[in-house]
Amino acid sequence: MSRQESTTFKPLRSVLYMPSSNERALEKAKTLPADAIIFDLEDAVAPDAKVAARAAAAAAVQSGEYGSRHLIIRINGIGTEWHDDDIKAAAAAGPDVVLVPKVNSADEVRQLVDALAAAGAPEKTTLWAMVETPIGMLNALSIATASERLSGFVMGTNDLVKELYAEHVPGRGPVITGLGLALLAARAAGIVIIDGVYNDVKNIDGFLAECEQGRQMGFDGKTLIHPGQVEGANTAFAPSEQAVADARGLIQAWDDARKSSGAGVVTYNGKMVENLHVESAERTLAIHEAIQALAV
Ligand SMILES: CC(C)(COP(=O)(O)OP(=O)(O)OC[C@H]1O[C@@H](n2cnc3c(N)ncnc32)[C@H](O)[C@@H]1OP(=O)(O)O)[C@@H](O)C(=O)NCCC(=O)NCCSC(=O)C[C@H](O)C(=O)O
Ligand SMILES: [Mg+2]
Repeated sequence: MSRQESTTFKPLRSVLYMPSSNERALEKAKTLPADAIIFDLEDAVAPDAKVAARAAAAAAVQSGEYGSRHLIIRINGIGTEWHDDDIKAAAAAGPDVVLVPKVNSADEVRQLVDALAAAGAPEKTTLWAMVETPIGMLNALSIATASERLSGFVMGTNDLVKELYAEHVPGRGPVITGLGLALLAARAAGIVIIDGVYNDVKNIDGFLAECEQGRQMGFDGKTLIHPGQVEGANTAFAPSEQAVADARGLIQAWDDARKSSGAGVVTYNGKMVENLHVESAERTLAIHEAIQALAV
């Protein structure tokens, strides 16, 4: 059983970044149906606002005002002047996750895990790594398996595009190899993996197409930068009504066939069904049920 499956399944369809220096955004996030919130201390925060943003993120996490949303603090990267104080403040605040940008190696993961422990982070606080550099992509498997405390990857497609001298284009051809490497590593390690952001906040069609692509590739959800992207991601990364009906039908057809003939392969709606398809259908239903449980 993977690390992801061994814990209670938690929907992470919509993972909204906000600059921790932006008071209105901090307030607004309490009202948004995002599954998770990233209180950002890195790229969205200007250097002269970093210290105040750090305190605001810690206070927000400790406020208890964000309901059941998964709370994540993105600290500044290893080697920056803010990193050490960020990790201490984040550990003391005790969010669900401390997210670290530009993680490049397994050694860095171990260094981060040691720093979290030394700073007294509660056990529930896990580490997520942003994979967003060419070397990070190439080391993705060793990063993903470096520590039990590392429980997720977040794609940084802006940094990756920059590092590759590539361009943002519909379909994301230039970064597909990187996305694929990170996905393979995350699934091999049994950790969560969240897709990168879509920058053009007014282009809803482009955003929805990228959500669809991300779900088809296997991402658990998408990182977002604007409230207007939350509902689209929630819909795109939830099983559709049709998918839920198909999953139930497939499992029923399998059970019926097993009882009547003991067959190891059947058809449902004209398509071959084996045990592995039943497992996928059960996963679909587990995701659906976890999302339904959020609504009560
Ligand atoms: C992109 C924005 C700068 C746009 O801001 P703005 O023009 O102010 O948006 P609106 O006027 O449409 O906002 C409407 C209301 O919504 C609130 N708001 C806006 N954004 C957020 C947010 N992210 N979370 C919560 N609330 C938000 C506004 O305050 C307005 O509220 P109200 O007035 O009360 O109605 C802005 O959206 C923004 O700053 N987004 C986040 C940017 C960010 O965090 N960037 C860093 C992460 S992306 C990254 O680094 C990825 C990775 O590392 C990579 O390499 O790819
Ligand atoms: Mg980045």
